[in-house]
Amino acid sequence: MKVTVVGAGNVGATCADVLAYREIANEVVLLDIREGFAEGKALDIWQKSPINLYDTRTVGVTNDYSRTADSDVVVITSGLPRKPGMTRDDLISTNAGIVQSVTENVVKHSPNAIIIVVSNPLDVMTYAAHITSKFPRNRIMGMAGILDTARYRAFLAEELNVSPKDIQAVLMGGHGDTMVPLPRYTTVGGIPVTELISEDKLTAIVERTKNGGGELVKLMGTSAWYAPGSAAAQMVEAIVRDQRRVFPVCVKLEGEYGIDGVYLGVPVILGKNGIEKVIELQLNDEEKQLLETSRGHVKEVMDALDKMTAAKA
Ligand SMILES: NC(=O)C1=CN([C@@H]2O[C@H](COP(=O)(O)OP(=O)(O)OC[C@H]3O[C@@H](n4cnc5c(N)ncnc54)[C@H](O)[C@@H]3O)[C@@H](O)[C@H]2O)C=CC1
Ligand SMILES: O=C([O-])CC(=O)C(=O)O
Repeated sequence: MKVTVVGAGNVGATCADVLAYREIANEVVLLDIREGFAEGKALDIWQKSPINLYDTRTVGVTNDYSRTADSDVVVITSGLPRKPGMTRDDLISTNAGIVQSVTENVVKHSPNAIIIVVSNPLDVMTYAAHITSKFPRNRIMGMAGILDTARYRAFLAEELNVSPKDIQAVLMGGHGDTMVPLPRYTTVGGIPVTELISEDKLTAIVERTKNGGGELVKLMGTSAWYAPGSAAAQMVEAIVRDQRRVFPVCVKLEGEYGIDGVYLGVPVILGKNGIEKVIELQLNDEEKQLLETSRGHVKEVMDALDKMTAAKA
C-alpha cells in the first residue's frame, strides 16, 4: 500500500511518522512546497527505522506529484494553522486555495485514491476537496471526530482515574464550537458514563472538549499535532487494513439525519472502500437541536466558500 501525506508540517510529519513506525503502509510519500522540507522530514523518519524497528519506506518530495502517483490513500494537511485569537473559519480564504490546488494534483496522479482532509476549517475544506475532485462520497472525508472524541475520552479518563482505553464515545457535528458530544452514548468499560460522574463534571468536560483545539492553540501559539496526526493515521489504517472500524468521520450527508449536501461528522464504518456505511443514531430532541445548530453553522461557511469561488471565476 502506498500513502501520500501532503504537507510536511507538524500534523503531516506526525501522521507520516505514525504510518511508518506502525507499518501501516509499505511506502509513505511526504510532499510539501517548502524546498527540501519534506525530504528532510522523510529522511529523519527513515533514519529512525533501525531504532524503532520498521521497514516502511518514507520518501520526501518538493511539490513533485509524479512521485505520489497511484497512491491508495492521500492525507491532505497542507495549509495554515491558526494562531491565538483566530477561529478555524478565519483560515478559509488561504486554505481553500491550497486545498483546491493540492486536490487537483492528487486527482491527476492518483485518480483512484481515497482522500482524507485534515486542513481547517475541516468540514468546509472537505467540501472544497469534494468540489475539486468530484470523487464519490465514500472516497472523500475529513478527520476531526476521532480527535475530538479522543480529547473527550482523555479528559474523562483523567477525571475518573481509569484507563483511556476503556472509554468509548461518539461525537457528531462540525469540527468547532458547535460539535455535539453525546454523553448518552459514552461508556466506561461498558458502564454508562452518567452512572460514574456528576452532571456538572460531565458538562464541564463536554465544554472543555468543544474548546479542545483552542486550549492548545493558547498554550502553544499554534495548533496541535500529535493527536491530530495519529488520528489521521488511524483512519488510514482502518482503510488499508479493511478493518471496518466505527469512527466519527466528516462526510457528505445524503439524507441521513434529515440533512442533505452538508459535510458533517457522523459515525461511519471505515474500510477498504473508505466510507462503507453512515450509521444513523436515534437522537433525542435536544441532540437533534444541537446537530441542527452545527449543520447551520457549517452550511454558512460552505456558502461563504461558494461565494468566494464564484467571485474568482
Ligand atoms: N482536522 C483537525 O482536527 C485538525 C486540523 N489541523 C489543520 O491542519 C493544517 C496543518 O496544520 P500544521 O501541520 O500544524 O501546520 P504547519 O504549518 O506545521 O504545516 C503545514 C504545511 O503545509 C505546507 N503547505 C502549504 N501550502 C502547501 C501546498 N500548496 N502544497 C503542499 N504543502 C503546502 C507548508 O509548507 C507547511 O509545511 C492546518 O490547517 C490546521 O488548522 C490541525 C490540527 C487538527
Ligand atoms: O484548533 C485548531 O485550530 C486545530 C484543530 O482543529 C484542533 O486541534 O482541533
